[in-house]
Amino acid sequence: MPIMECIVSAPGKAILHGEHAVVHGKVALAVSLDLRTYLRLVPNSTGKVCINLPNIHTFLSWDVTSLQSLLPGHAADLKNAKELDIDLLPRLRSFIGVTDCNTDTSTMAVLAFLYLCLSVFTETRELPGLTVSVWSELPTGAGLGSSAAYSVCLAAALLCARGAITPPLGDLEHTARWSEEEMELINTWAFLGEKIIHGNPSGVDNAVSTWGGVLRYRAGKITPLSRVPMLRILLTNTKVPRSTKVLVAGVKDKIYKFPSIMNPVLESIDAVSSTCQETLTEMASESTPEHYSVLEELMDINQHHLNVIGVGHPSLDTLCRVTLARGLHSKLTGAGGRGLRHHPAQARH
Ligand SMILES: Nc1ncnc2c1ncn2[C@@H]1O[C@H](COP(=O)(O)OP(=O)(O)OP(=O)(O)O)[C@@H](O)[C@H]1O
Ligand SMILES: C[C@@](O)(CCO)CC(=O)[O-]
Ligand SMILES: [Mg+2]
Repeated sequence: MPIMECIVSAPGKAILHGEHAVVHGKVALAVSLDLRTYLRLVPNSTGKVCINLPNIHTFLSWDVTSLQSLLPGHAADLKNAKELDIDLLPRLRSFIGVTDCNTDTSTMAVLAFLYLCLSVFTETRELPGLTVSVWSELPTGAGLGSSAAYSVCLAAALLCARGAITPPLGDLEHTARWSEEEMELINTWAFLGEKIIHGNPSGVDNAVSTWGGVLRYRAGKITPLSRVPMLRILLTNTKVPRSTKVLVAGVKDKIYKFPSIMNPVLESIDAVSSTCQETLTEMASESTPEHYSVLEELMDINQHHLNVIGVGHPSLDTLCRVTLARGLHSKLTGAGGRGLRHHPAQARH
């Protein structure tokens, strides 16, 4: 089947409450942002698979024939691709010449691309020549879900090229909509992309990037929140580099080391998310100054909790102090930061 050119985009997100706790089955509230990642996929007749990632200065190509030899022996069940193929990842690592220790931005982006590309096309046994270019308005590694938006774009475009979902826009259409089933398929494959980049993601980031809007997420269950007030959120990027993978693993270690201390903190974060959800629902009918002060207190409480679980950073402490002096209550959003490899952005109502 000939491959069609396609252009797709997906939004980044801000987590209002529940980051990290959501990895351990607690509630998170997430909202999509007006900052997007874009992807263009075009077929080519050069016999190469090419990836252009200008944001991270990565431009690579491989012969289709050499990639073809890496195709998994068994075809992935497109609709039930829940777990990573643990044999394919090491094969890909050795193909691109990196070890398990290489977790830099470019390596992770290339691995996610090649993994999704090969797995989606396994069943056809024939990999087409194609060029994929991805560019983004989102800062990379700043807590705004750049990895999820990247994975969602890859999943949507590759599934489309494979003919597993309908093309995003017909010739005579101005707007397009994928069916619920197609959206779920995109989300399933984006989650695998996140697993490659993150290690142990909860799935909240790819869910909000796939569906947009505001949603509550708990243990894989996505509940869109339709009645929420218009919120103005100030995002600040501290520009301190860090990796979500490293931070998520650090929290897991801390819970393992101090279960009786950390589990109640996660429970409390869960309660913060639920209280925030109730407050937002009430505000949709009528907002009062008391509602805003509850939202502010919840921000402060959660920022302290995030410090306790070890994902704070001195730059965030400074930011919270500076913004509070101007009446703004801040918390980190996304993975946070600590040690040499951190970051984040701040959110405030
Ligand atoms: N525009 C992009 N081009 C290529 N790769 C990207 C792009 N944006 C993100 N990535 C990939 O995602 C990784 C960053 O993901 P990471 O989860 O660490 O941060 P984030 O998603 O921005 O923040 P958070 O997960 O806290 O919301 C990069 O290392 C890179 O592999
Ligand atoms: C830190 C985390 O909770 C949010 C990252 O945006 C990780 C995850 O949910 O996968
Ligand atoms: Mg991420």
